[in-house]
Amino acid sequence: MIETKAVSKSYGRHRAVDELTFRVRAGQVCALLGPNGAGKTSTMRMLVGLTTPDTGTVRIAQSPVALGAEVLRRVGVVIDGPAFVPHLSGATNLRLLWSATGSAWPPPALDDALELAGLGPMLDRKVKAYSMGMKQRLILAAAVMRRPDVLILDEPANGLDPAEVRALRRHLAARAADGATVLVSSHQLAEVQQLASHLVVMNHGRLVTSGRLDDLLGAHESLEDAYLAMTGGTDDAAV
Ligand SMILES: Nc1ncnc2c1ncn2[C@@H]1O[C@H](COP(=O)(O)OP(=O)(O)OP(=O)(O)O)[C@@H](O)[C@H]1O
Repeated sequence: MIETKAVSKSYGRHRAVDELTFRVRAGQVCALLGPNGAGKTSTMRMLVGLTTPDTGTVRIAQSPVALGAEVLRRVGVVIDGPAFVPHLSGATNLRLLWSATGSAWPPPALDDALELAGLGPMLDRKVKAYSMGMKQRLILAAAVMRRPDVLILDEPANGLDPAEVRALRRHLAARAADGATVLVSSHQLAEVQQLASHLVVMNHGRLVTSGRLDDLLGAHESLEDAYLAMTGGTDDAAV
């Protein structure tokens, strides 16, 4: 389970996250939605210990989160993506990242991760030869190869082609069905509508609403309609 309680974070005088409280339970795929600058990435960075909240608490599986916390070994993260070494192959980069865990190669879910990435022979090519989508596939492989039971993914479908978006959706649905807790930020609302069981919607750092996707859709035909109604119809947080 992922849990924030009254979490706030300011950068200078700007309050990026403001008294945010929400929960994602095991078995849920929860989409974190909000306009540009709403505070989604800031929230996710606090969830994985990359940023310390000014006030409030962040817990994963009941354990407080801080950089290096034991509980983070159970978490697969996509935020900004790991810094790959460009002149090494994708496969060698995965080995390097895994070596930082101190565990023996191979990681427990390497086969699943490579299947999800679908890089085939490109895995043995240098990362500097990768397209943006290929790098994103490698980022996903790195996040899931440890078979995490919590996944925190900031815009994981960025740059992916439709086949890979579908593969990612199926992967996340299967992991949630196995009891994983999944939190995904995205602006691709048609995709979110197919992917998510639950939503957390923020704007100006604050919680707008949270709950089951079906309940929040209400009478709206699409998540896009529901979302624009919830957030005031304009993506105005950044202006
Ligand atoms: N390191 C930082 N220093 C100063 N301001 C920051 C920093 N990180 C984020 N902010 C500000 O905090 C606010 C929230 O940013 P954040 O990246 O969390 O939004 P977001 O919802 O992820 O946006 P997007 O959808 O554009 O990715 C923005 O106003 C942003 O400019």
